[in-house]
Amino acid sequence: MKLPAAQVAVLEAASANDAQPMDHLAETADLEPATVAGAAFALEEEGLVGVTERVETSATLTDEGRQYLENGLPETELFRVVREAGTETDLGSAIDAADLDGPQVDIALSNYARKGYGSVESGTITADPDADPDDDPERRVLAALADGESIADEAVLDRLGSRNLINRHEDTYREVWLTDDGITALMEGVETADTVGEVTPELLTTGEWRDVEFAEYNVEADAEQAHGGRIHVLRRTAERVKDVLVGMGFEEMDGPHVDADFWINDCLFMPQDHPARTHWGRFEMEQPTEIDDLPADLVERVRAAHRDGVDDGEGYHSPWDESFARKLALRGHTTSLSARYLSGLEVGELEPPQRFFSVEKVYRNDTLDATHLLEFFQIEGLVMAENLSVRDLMGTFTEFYEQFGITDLEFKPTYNPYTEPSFELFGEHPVTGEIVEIGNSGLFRPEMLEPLGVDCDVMAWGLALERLLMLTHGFEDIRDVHGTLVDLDFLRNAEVVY
Ligand SMILES: N[C@@H](Cc1ccccc1)C(=O)O
Repeated sequence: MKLPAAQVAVLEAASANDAQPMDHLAETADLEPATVAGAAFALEEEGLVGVTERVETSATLTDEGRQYLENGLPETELFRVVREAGTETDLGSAIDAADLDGPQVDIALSNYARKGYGSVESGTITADPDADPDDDPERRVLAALADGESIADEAVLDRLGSRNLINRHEDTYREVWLTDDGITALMEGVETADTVGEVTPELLTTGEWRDVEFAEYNVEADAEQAHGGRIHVLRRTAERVKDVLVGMGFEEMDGPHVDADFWINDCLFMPQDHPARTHWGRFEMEQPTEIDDLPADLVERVRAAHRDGVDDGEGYHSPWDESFARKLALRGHTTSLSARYLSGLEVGELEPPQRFFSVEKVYRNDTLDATHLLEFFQIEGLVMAENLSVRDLMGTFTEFYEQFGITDLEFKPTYNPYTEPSFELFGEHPVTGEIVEIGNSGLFRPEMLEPLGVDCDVMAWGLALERLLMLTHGFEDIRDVHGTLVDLDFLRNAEVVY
């Protein structure tokens, strides 16, 4: 019988009486583990060897687990203190005496009751005289694991895992042994076939490839996983959003991340004393501090709108300071781009109908939490046409979100200084069922449009890309999508949903 070299080596190294681990065979045969795996599976297919798979779970202590093993679990330490004091004592002094602080207090109390060490009621903690902290199953398992013993008690292992006191791993071991057919083949004699595993330039140029025998590939053989680079799912979703909007007839806007307050706020009829314009809401530039050029005639019309209003509007009558309008800051929304485009300064005077969008970063001085980041992607859009209504706005959103499988939009009237009417958009979170805000929209007010020289209707919106991703993927914490805590496996495997 003729077999490829690696298979011959594995066959000769395998034994009929002893199943041997693959890595052991790799050592004996002096081959790469992946080569041995490929050869063993090929031999298995020929019936010459058998391959068995064994999955072994093991567990290692986390830093916290190790610390508790040394110093005692918070709940057992609490129990010892209460026992020393008798059968009951004041909770506060027990916590002090057990030297518990911060999150350890909660950890101690919840496990104390769960394990039947005693109970806590109105500031008094009792200890069950029959409980024995030396016999604590979690403590015993931690100690056994630290000694390298293997543990069969799944319930305790699960509990320790959920307390983050151990990390659990799964390892797959494969063992190979000779079958009767394998023994017969070896006895009859096995020769190495001159098979070629790889096409080389020489084989091609000499034409030798025509005569050689190629080794078969086993595409099912186990191999080490290789991870290539990949575009972040958020970026890919942004690209998908752009495709959808282009498909709906929109053109992309482009503009500066750092911009003058004039474009970010003043053109939007945002009063200069609006809370979002203070340093709490914005990231101001230290260097440079001011924009060089602003169109003087537009500045004048914007000032007049703020001071005295337009049409029947009253304006704010409050002071309007051009030096504030010139201040540079990271944009808090991309509506600055809409203002720039509507002003006619970006791509010339716009004649209706027009549709524009951007999917770009915005920056806000918010407090980080499950639904807020300091920077996020905004899906900005505007439609400029005669006689637009709220129905056009709702219809556009319905059509847009349908492309991502979101069909249960809700609308709520809201207030923006630059739109009237204004609507917030909500969608249902697929996991929690909660109604999540996903965007803000409205029809731009005359106080914004007149100074910009626009005399038809403009409807516009800002939607959060990260929130869209929360709805399509079911994330509950936006920090699961980007930031330092994101799971690498998630990034490797996440797909855009639409
Ligand atoms: N600028 C608003 C979104 C918006 C844009 C255009 C019109 C209405 C609302 C925001 O950031 O929330």
